Amino acid sequence: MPAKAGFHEGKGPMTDQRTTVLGYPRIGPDRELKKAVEAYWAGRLDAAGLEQAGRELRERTWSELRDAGLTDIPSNTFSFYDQMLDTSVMIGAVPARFADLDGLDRYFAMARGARGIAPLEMTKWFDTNYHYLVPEVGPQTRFRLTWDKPLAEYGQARELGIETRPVLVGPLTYLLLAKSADPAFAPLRLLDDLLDVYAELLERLATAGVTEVQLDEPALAADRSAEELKALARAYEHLGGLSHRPRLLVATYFGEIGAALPVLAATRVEAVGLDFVAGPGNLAAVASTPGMAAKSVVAGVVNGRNVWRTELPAALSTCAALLGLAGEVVISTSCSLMHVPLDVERETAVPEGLAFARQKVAEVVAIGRAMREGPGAVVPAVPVRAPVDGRMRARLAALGEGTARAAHAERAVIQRASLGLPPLPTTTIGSFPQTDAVRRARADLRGGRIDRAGYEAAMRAEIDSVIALQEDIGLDVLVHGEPERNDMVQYFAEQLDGYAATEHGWVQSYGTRCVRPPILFGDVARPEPMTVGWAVYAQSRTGRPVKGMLTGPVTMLAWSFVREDQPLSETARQVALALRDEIRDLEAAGIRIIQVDEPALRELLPLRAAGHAAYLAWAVAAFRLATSGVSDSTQIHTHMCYSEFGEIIGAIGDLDADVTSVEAARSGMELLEDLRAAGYTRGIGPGVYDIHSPRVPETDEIERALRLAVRAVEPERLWVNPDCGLKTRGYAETEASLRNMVAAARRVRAL
Ligand SMILES: Nc1nc2c(c(=O)[nH]1)N[C@@H](CNc1ccc(C(=O)N[C@@H](CCC(=O)N[C@@H](CCC(=O)N[C@@H](CCC(=O)O)C(=O)O)C(=O)O)C(=O)O)cc1)CN2
Ligand code: MET
Ligand SMILES: [Zn+2]
Repeated sequence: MPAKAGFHEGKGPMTDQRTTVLGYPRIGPDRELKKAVEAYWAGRLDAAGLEQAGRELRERTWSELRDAGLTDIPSNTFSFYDQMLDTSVMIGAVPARFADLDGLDRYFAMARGARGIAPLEMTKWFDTNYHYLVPEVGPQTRFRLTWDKPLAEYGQARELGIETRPVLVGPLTYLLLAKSADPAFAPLRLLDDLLDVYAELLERLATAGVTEVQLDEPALAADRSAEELKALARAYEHLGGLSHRPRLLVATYFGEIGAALPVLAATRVEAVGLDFVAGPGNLAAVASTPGMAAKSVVAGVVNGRNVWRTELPAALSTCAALLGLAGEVVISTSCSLMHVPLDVERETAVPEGLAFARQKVAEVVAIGRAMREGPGAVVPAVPVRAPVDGRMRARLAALGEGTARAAHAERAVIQRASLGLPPLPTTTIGSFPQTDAVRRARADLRGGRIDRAGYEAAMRAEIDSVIALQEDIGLDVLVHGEPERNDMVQYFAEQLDGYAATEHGWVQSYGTRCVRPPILFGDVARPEPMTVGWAVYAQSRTGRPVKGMLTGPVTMLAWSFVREDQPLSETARQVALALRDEIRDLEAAGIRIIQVDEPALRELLPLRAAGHAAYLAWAVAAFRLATSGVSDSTQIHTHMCYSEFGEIIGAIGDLDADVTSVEAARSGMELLEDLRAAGYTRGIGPGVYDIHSPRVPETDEIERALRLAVRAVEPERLWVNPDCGLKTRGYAETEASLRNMVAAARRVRAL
């Protein structure tokens, strides 16, 4: 039997109340991880230096969590790039094309590609703005334990005198997120092989002294088929039945566990992690599931996804209710804290009532204390009321759903005549490379080394060169390049009422890329135009149409921390009204094409199908409210990326945009057939090359993609563009790629 050290078995007063978190930010207070990894890539730091930076970041995290008073501290939550990638490398799931590489070279090649070798695909981690690298498996895959990372991290902590609980991606979630090149081969068929590797790892961890391991199974918060639940049972019966192993905590998060709870309860796993924030129904599930009285429940009562302070008395009463239902209650966060910034104390311009990761750990500890000492040990938070904008609310009420534009077919005729574009018009998605000089200018403005006028002059110079470059390349619809934007969400948030920006609130989005999600705390309103000056300036530099560029209401919410005192649908309408005003101002200033990006439309789709229709209804309504205030001759574009579009394919048409650009290069234009089947008849710009790697696509290759596309779409509806914006790319590859893209479009037009 596994060790039961520290496990509270009785039902009497708690003396040893356990407290933990499911994970912690790994990037460091000042993005030390980003800086170290990028320095390594640039050859400015060697492998030993990079390893040392990793060790220091881990040590800092463990000591901080210990000093804060947590009884149980996670390890193996660190990664140089991504925890799914770490898992793939650890179990030897390395595609054959990386066979000639090893060590860190191979690791980073899988993440970013290398000369001539495509990286693993990247996609959204459930409904978050974190992106993971998708495991590639197939009939040839042979799992083998080839990396001792969890053991090494456990060992490092132990040397520092800190006992930890290694965190692993659970085997079921790993395989459910994996993809196989052969559609006939379901990755789940590899379960037994994978379990052998996990068994070996668990045995080695037990031998090293590990008493408990956390297996993350967020896939259980989504709908699971009977077959998948059977696989779940098999997995944990197998691992639970090992004779020499640590205690097993199966952690679920991002929603309700549903039908998976009775399955887990019937296995020998000791503990189940449940999210009581995103899954309020989990309490009733524990109450009604036989066997839970013998399990430990790791109670996620502190929200790991948002930044508001926890209502401690409410969290405490959830935990108290669980005490009567479960064998033990461990106080915890709803999910890893990697989705929130580190420390609100460093911020000088944010509203009251916030808790970032550090503050959330203190909340967990406080709830733990109250479990021992009684509810008097926590005080209810002083309620913070959101600022109200009565004028905006009255306008929204009067507007209802917005206004009707003519049917899109009619609009298309009007727009074709007024814009005079060739068939297969070429364009880009908005951003051009964010050069060091552009970022430095912004840092200089913040630091007071240049003034506003100097900054604007630098941005105008950048726009001049981006416009000249596009004309020279021969693109048909131009963009201003977005140099003035630090981020496509933060830039707007900084100009809207009701939103606050952070100075240090970085959150990892993927690899070394981070964002500072703004905080939407009150009623949203637009005090003045946000983009009109830049768009008008860009349009003044060219005779070709310049697209105005905005971020849509759903994405403005998805990539922010949003107030929880009213439904998201209502907040979305407020953002939509601000955008509607901006769009009308752009139109009035002579901008004839306006793109409203919604890359996060798919991201906010509820994990369970039962919530899909209601979500899509308000998301589509918000987009239409934002975009329906213009005349029929103004062409509305939208853009989406980073998603599997299958489940929202119908909604894409419902948005009623005139043209939609979508990421498509890596999925080989399959999407066009799906769109046709869904009855989509508007303009479509399937991305013709992947912008995630510096590789320059050949003209022939783009031409082939376009020939495929014209089989599914009439040339007058087909647009030619890259997969997404170019801000993470360099100028050399951007210019070469766009020249090839324009050349390919011209060849296909000439047919
Ligand atoms: N919010 C959001 N989510 C998104 C995306 C997105 O664009 N935005 N795209 C998708 C993929 N995710 C991405 C997320 C981030 C980045 C990205 O490029 N981030 C930049 C930071 C962008 C930023 O905020 N830049 C600021 C601050 C830049 C900075 O680091 N400044 C230095 C100093 C500047 C200098 O001297 O060079 C500092 O503050 O220390 C600016 O330009 O002003 C990075 O990590 O490097 C790209 C894609 C999905 N989710
Ligand atoms: C993540 S979607 C990005 C859209 C934005 N207009 C850009 O080009 O960067
Ligand atoms: Zn995009």
